[in-house]
Amino acid sequence: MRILTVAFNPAIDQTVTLDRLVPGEVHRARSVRQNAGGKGVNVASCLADWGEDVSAYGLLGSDNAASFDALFAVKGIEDRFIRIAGTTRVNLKLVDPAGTTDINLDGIAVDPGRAEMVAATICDAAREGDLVVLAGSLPPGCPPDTYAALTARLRAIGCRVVLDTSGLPMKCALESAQPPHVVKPNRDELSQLLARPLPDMVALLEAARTLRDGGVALVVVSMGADGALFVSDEGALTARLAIGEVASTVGAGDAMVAGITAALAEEASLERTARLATAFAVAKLGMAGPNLPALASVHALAEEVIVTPIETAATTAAGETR
Ligand SMILES: Nc1ncnc2c1ncn2[C@@H]1O[C@H](COP(=O)(O)OP(=O)(O)OP(=O)(O)O)[C@@H](O)[C@H]1O
Ligand SMILES: O=P(O)(O)OC[C@@]1(O)O[C@H](CO)[C@@H](O)[C@@H]1O
Repeated sequence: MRILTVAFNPAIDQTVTLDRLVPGEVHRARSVRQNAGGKGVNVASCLADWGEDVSAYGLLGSDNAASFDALFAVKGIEDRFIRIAGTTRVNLKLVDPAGTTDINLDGIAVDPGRAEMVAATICDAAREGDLVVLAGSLPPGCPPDTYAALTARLRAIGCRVVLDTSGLPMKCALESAQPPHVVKPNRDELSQLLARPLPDMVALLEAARTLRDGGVALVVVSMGADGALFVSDEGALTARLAIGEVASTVGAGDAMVAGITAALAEEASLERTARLATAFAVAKLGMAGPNLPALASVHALAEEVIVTPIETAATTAAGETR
């Protein structure tokens, strides 16, 4: 089984650490770092750390591709990106003790023909049984049904598709007759998608089941420090793990998507999927950039994850399994 990742709109993440972010004030940065990123690239990077064979597809600006070239070389990721004229966006991540403020740019404008070139390259390479991760926003000019159309083509080939995006591109994919196998919205994205507030676990579960009724096999709703909700035909459960020191929250969701994909690759149960996904996410929180620590510590974290069947979670914490 092979894993293909797709990033139509990658980014270089510039992380600036401040003593305290105050709007309208002049700040002196405490530190600054840059890394190749964007959701699809982050997922590829974590999966490569886990030891998977990964081929990464998408569009890259040819003016500043060096950090991507270096990442792919170091991690042994097959580079199938199409280089286009221009500069890949630089997204700003402002970190202070209160959290991370993201300033994400639009990305290089492309015409639909470019998006189709990427889709054709992927569909040409994809084989029955492959796992394909589509992640991140679409750049300006890319039609909003790009993921929906690509998912339908990949499903026709016999691939399972994991989709992590938001807004209209996610809506199109979910409304399609051929929806993705897995989606991982975070709580806010799911609420926006369904245009209703999701104040508690009952509402979240109902929302996740709505997506399942539309044909998605596994719905994962990530909830930051509160963990994540996993819903499939095996049932529903929550998974969480407390973390001591957070190095960077950027890409925790992407590491979770990588963990879900690693679990799909081993045909894991819902509980094992929740353990791996949460372990990947929490392991990444301890690292700067889209990286996993030594695999032994990810395995150890997976054992530590607190998994709670949802019937129990909705009423009492007494049924926690460990
Ligand atoms: N502070 C935290 N403590 C423990 N676990 C966390 C924390 N923050 C994130 N996680 C883990 O990471 C997972 C993904 O985080 P989150 O819900 O913030 O994803 P996201 O919004 O998609 O993030 P991003 O867009 O930055 O990748 C959570 O479901 C949880 O398992
Ligand atoms: O603008 P998008 O594509 O929605 O998100 C882009 C982004 O915030 O996602 C990753 C974290 O998940 C970062 O590497 C990157 O900057």
